[in-house]
Amino acid sequence: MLEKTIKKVLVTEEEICAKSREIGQILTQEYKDKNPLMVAILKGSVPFFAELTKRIDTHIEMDFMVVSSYHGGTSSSGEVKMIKDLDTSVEGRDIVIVEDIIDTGRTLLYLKQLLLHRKAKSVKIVTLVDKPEGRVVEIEADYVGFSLPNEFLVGFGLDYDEHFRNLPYIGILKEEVYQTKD
Ligand SMILES: O=P(O)(O)OC[C@H]1O[C@H](OP(=O)(O)OP(=O)(O)O)[C@H](O)[C@@H]1O
Ligand SMILES: Nc1nc2[nH]cnc2c(=O)[nH]1
Repeated sequence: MLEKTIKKVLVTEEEICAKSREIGQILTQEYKDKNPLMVAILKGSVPFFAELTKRIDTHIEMDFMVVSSYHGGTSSSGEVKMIKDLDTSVEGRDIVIVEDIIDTGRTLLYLKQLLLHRKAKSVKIVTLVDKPEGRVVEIEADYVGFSLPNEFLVGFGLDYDEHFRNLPYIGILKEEVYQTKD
């Protein structure tokens, strides 16, 4: 079972659900009558996007983008690549980007600049996890679920080599998992 591979749970399922409800209520007030476009950045944001959007009690639309800056393992290539673009025009729209994590900040800086360049009316960022110690560019999220230390995290969308996204909590893997997979 997957639980045997986890050294430590940092954020429980209950904490994630409660936080999603809290941020959902704030977004409900902030975006009432604005019909924002909620943009999930695949694949990592899928569980949080599902949890958060059902807590927003006003009209929203949804779209999806795939960008990638990590190519396996635990290290970053530093380069952000667009793999799948939005289907929807963002011109004149209020946009809410939903992410699982901000680390170096490169992905979100790229995305925010791209959407503003396309004349979005506003671009706000919601992230489940922030790792502020990892930042190499200047960007902050407008809403942060949990600010966590600079360790490699898995679960609730966060993967190690595409595995562990389906864990219902956020944790750290035991060392032996890296030894067997590398
Ligand atoms: O702040 P940064 O250092 O740019 O890192 C954050 C990005 O890295 C992860 O995506 P990844 O490219 O691993 O794709 P995934 O969502 O499919 O796991 C995560 O989902 C963020 O998009
Ligand atoms: N899975 C995972 N992806 C990341 N991308 C940036 N930081 C992390 C992390 O801690 N875990």
